[in-house]
Amino acid sequence: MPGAATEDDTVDSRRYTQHAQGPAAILAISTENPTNIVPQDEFGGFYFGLTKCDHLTELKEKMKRICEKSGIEKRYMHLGDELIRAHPEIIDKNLPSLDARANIAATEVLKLAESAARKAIAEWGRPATDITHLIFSTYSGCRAPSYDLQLASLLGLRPTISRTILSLHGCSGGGRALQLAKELAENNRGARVLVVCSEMILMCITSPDVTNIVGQTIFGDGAGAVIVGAGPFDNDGVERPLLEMVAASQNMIPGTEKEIGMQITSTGIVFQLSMKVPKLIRDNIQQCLIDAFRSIGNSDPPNWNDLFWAVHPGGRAILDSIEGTLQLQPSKLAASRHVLREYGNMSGATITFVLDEVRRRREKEDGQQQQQPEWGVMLAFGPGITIETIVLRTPQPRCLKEN
Ligand SMILES: CC(C)(COP(=O)(O)OP(=O)(O)OC[C@H]1O[C@@H](n2cnc3c(N)ncnc32)[C@H](O)[C@@H]1OP(=O)(O)O)[C@@H](O)C(=O)NCCC(=O)NCCSC(=O)CC(=O)O
Repeated sequence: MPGAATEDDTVDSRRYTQHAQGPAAILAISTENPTNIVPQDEFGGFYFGLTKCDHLTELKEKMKRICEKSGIEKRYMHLGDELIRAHPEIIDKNLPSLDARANIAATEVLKLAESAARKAIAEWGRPATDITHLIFSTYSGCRAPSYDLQLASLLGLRPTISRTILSLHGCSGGGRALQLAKELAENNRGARVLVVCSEMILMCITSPDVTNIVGQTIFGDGAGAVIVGAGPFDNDGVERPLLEMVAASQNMIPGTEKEIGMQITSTGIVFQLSMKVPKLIRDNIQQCLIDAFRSIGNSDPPNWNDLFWAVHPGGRAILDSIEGTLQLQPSKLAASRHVLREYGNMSGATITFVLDEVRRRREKEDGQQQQQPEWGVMLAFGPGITIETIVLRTPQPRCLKEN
């Protein structure tokens, strides 16, 4: 019938109105750690004592050298003497220990996640039942149903919550989860996505050898939660966009599959960190950034020092590599170095700590009437080697809906 809406028209117009109007934005960020703190200058003694390897004096000296160069002052760890007394198999490479690790992680990883998520929801200011999507990223899970379902129940999220679990994305897990959250928020009007990353080195801790010593020296426990939604936001002060997520991309560095890796074995997760990682990231980062800015119409890349930076502090040498190759002023990676110093590398959760620190610093500088860069970049790295990039921006007034 001429003039009458067809079924296809209805479907098409529904699809059109399904999209959000504004770009996705971060609406709240929270973090959590276990209570137990291990100072980095005491870690060698603690770890070689815990693993009963004090006789490996050369390796212990090597760890001391790595600790001194790590840029880390302390890490948070659930791990301790009591746990190893109850589960001595964890530090014995000849005994299966995956069950014990997975059982403890099932409770402890969830606890950290729940606490971070509750804080993020409180900061966001809306009821937990308004969350429409949940993305949970971890390398510390071995079960289904997994942490996503348990967390949804603990938080009282709606039964129709759309859940996704990301597993073994390593240190890029937080970046990947945030990119997915952006896609979900922008493609589903009114969606509010809770991103949670929770990591525990209990899954990987083992007796020392030359291949695992760097990982044992830099990784720590932590969880982060971020709420993402796309505008326009009600301008009644309840929802406050902190950072706009303008563009997101994922790059892999070809031929580097073996340089960062993780594998679940009967004796826990074994990771691979090659000495080439800082150089590989240094050689590839500039092009990723140029491509990211081209994707939003900048044919010439911006001056890197005109941006604010939220970079995953995979290791001190990685931050040095990025700072060196992009010729960044030292203040640009200050938030990343702060997180590395205070917490170590908490794998996928780390980027949420960095974003929180960037936000805190920007708010402080705002209060002191200092001019803020409008544009910024989030970078996270993981197995692949994968680089996750998000172009960030100070929230623009068009994000806010006038009441
Ligand atoms: C480990 C460092 C702090 C060491 O500092 P420097 O490089 O300045 O010091 P250095 O060269 O004297 O190295 C100190 C000692 O560590 C050893 N060493 C360095 N890198 C090593 C590696 N990958 N594996 C084994 N040993 C290593 C050196 O041989 C040296 O031993 P000796 O003293 O005997 O000569 C740094 O290299 C660093 O930050 N590296 C990056 C770590 C990394 O790959 N992080 C990514 C994590 S993965 C991630 O974030 C993503 C994910 O997990 O998914």
